[in-house]
Amino acid sequence: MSTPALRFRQLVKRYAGTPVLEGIDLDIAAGECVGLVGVNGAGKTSLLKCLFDFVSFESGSIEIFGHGHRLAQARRPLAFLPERFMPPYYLTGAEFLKYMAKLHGNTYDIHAAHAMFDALDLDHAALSMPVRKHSKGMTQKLGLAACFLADKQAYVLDEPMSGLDPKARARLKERLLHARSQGATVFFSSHALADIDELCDRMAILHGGQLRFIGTPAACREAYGAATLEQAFLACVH
Ligand SMILES: Nc1ncnc2c1ncn2[C@@H]1O[C@H](COP(=O)(O)OP(=O)(O)OP(=O)(O)O)[C@@H](O)[C@H]1O
Repeated sequence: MSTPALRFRQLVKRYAGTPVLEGIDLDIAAGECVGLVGVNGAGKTSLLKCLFDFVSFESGSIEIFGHGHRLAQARRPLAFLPERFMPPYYLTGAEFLKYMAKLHGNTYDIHAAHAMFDALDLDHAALSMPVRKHSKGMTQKLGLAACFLADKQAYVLDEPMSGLDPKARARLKERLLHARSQGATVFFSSHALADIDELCDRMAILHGGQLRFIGTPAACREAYGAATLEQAFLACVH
C-alpha cells in the first residue's frame, strides 16, 4: 500500500486534563478528498491544530506523506486555511499574497492572482484594498486564494465554506474538484453535509473524542439506515 498523505495513529489530546481526542486513527490516501464532521466542540479544529503542530498532544503520532508531523519539512506539502482566518489587517490583499508566496518559497504572480480571484469570484479590487476593509467573505476568499496559489500536494481547510455566498461556495467546490483532479489531497472540516456528500470520497464523523464513522457518504447512510446524510449523522452522534 502506498504511503498515506496523512496518518493519525492513536492520537490523544487533552486540554488541562479534559480529553478532546481519545485515540484517533485515520489514514487519508494521497489524492483522496475526506470531510471531517462533528457537532460544535467535537474536536475538529483541535485535530487539525495537532496536525500542524500548533498544539501538543498527549500520545499517538501523526505522519505527513510518511514523515513525522513535527518536522517543518514534513508540513511543506500542505496548504492550510484556519477556521478563523484573519490576515494582518494593515496589509492589502496583494501584500498578503506576496507575503504568503514568500513563506511558501514561491514568486508572486499577479496574473495567477487575477485568475485565482476570478475562479473564487473575488473582485480584483481586493488586491489593492487593505484587509481591514474586506468583508468576511472577501477575507475568506483571500485566504483560500493564498492556499490554492501555493499549489501544494494537500489542502487542509478548516470550514472553508464559512462566510461564503452561494456563488462563491459553488466556485470553491469547483476549485476543490479541480485540485482533486490534479491529484491533490483534500482534508476539510465542514458542517455542510450536502457539500460533504457532493465532494468527498470519504467522511469521518468525530464524536465523543472518537471517530464514530469513517467511510463513503453512501456507506454512512446505509450504516444508519438513513435516507439522508443529515439523518445518518444525527443517528451517529445520538
Ligand atoms: N485552547 C484551548 N483550551 C482549552 N480548551 C480548548 C481549547 N481549544 C479548544 N478547546 C475545547 O476543546 C473542545 C474542542 O474544540 P474544537 O475547537 O476543536 O472543536 P470543533 O469541533 O472545531 O468545534 P466547532 O465546530 O464549534 O468549530 C471544545 O470543548 C473546546 O472548548
